[in-house]
Amino acid sequence: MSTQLQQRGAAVPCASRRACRLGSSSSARSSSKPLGSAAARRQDARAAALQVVCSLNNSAGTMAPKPAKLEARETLRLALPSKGRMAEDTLQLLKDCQLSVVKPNPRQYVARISQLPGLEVWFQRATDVVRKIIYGDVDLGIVGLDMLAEIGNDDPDVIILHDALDFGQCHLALGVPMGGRFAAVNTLEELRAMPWSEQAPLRVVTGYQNIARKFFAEKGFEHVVLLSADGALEAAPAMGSADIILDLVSTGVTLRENNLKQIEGGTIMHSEGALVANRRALLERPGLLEICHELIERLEAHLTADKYYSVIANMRGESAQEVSKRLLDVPGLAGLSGPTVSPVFTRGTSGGAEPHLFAAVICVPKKQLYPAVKEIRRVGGSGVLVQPMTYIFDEEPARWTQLLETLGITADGLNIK
Ligand SMILES: Nc1ncnc2c1ncn2[C@@H]1O[C@H](COP(=O)(O)OP(=O)(O)OP(=O)(O)O)[C@@H](O)[C@H]1O
Ligand SMILES: O=P(O)(O)OC[C@H]1O[C@H](OP(=O)(O)OP(=O)(O)O)[C@H](O)[C@@H]1O
Ligand SMILES: [Mg+2]
Repeated sequence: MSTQLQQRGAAVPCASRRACRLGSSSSARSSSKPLGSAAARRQDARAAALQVVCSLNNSAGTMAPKPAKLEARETLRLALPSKGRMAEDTLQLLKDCQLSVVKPNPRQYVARISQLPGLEVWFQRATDVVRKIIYGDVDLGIVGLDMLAEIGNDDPDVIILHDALDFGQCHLALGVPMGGRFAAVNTLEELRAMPWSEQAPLRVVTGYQNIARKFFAEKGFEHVVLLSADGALEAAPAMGSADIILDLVSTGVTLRENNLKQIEGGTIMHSEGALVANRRALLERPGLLEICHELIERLEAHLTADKYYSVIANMRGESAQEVSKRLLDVPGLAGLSGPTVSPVFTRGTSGGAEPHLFAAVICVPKKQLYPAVKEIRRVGGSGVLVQPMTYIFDEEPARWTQLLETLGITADGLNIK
């Protein structure tokens, strides 16, 4: 089934300086020698045409060719989102991992992390974080999976080191009008079955043109026109400038407030913050893998711990064994590997342990805290103390092992022990 995907919308300003430079560099080359006025005008017209083609190509997500080799530089670079919710959440996550980024003023785009002295931090717009990773201008980046899919476009030079940083959770979905001719449309099949034609195509407005093109082609849609817009897409159907939208959805409030609905089969992908890297940089830049190892370790240990509380309770019993068995017999009180049960020393015991009194420590998932406290009391616990957990350093993180496998290398020779 052929799919006619056309693109309309204002010529999008060149999205990547490299692609634009290609256009301008040809015009720069062409204007490098003195030309008569007519010839000069023809040259300028050609350069302008190149710019427009370049811009439109960019809006379609094709990028200028990459440099054959990475630019030589001593420093290692991490790009972070410079604004918006991703920026705040990224800085908070790094701070929670004792990797605070010192950014003295909002207009400063380069910063440092004192715990990682060999790493420069560069602040960029979310879209440019991906572009800079692709071209190797930076070696690592934190960005949303949606942006990675749209701009990265499955580029083999981009490797995901951690795909679940637990912030920026949202999903890309179709937003379809609740009423009018879409009132009875509640599935992707019903949307596709509507009488779309070349004269009256399905008009989709989205900031995710690459993702949209693939999605509608894979789903066998014909006669789809993709329209571009930079934001507030949800207004387009009511305005009459588009039939449906393809955009990020988090709580669903913006869709609902604009009389739009999600439909079965209309979710394209989940998104959340991710740590990504340039493949060639990982293999060629000394010290980068070691920094990745530390980042993955710290992120994994913090993100795991962030799901648990440490719970301490006083328990009376015959012995530590008997107390631990009482806890282990209750589902949800086994903790990560099992309760830690130790004797309690009080003032009245002149240095010995209080007979038959123990302190039990277990890790409890945050979501099950209160039921766990009730269960601990039911089996004789009292004085229950609850503490947040900062890190749980377990064995070597699976994501690190997976990275080495993806790169086809071993950790031999790396300074990570
Ligand atoms: N509603 C949302 N819920 C969760 N994550 C979101 C949401 N909107 C955007 N994001 C994430 O933030 C990234 C950047 O989005 P965007 O460029 O819209 O900036 P922003 O954080 O929304 O700030 P603003 O839109 O105010 O400029 C997106 O790629 C996505 O990963
Ligand atoms: O499902 P919700 O919780 O309502 O969030 C979804 C909205 O969030 C984003 O917009 P944002 O608020 O970032 O404004 P923007 O369109 O200017 O980016 C996105 O573009 C949606 O419009
Ligand atoms: Mg936004």
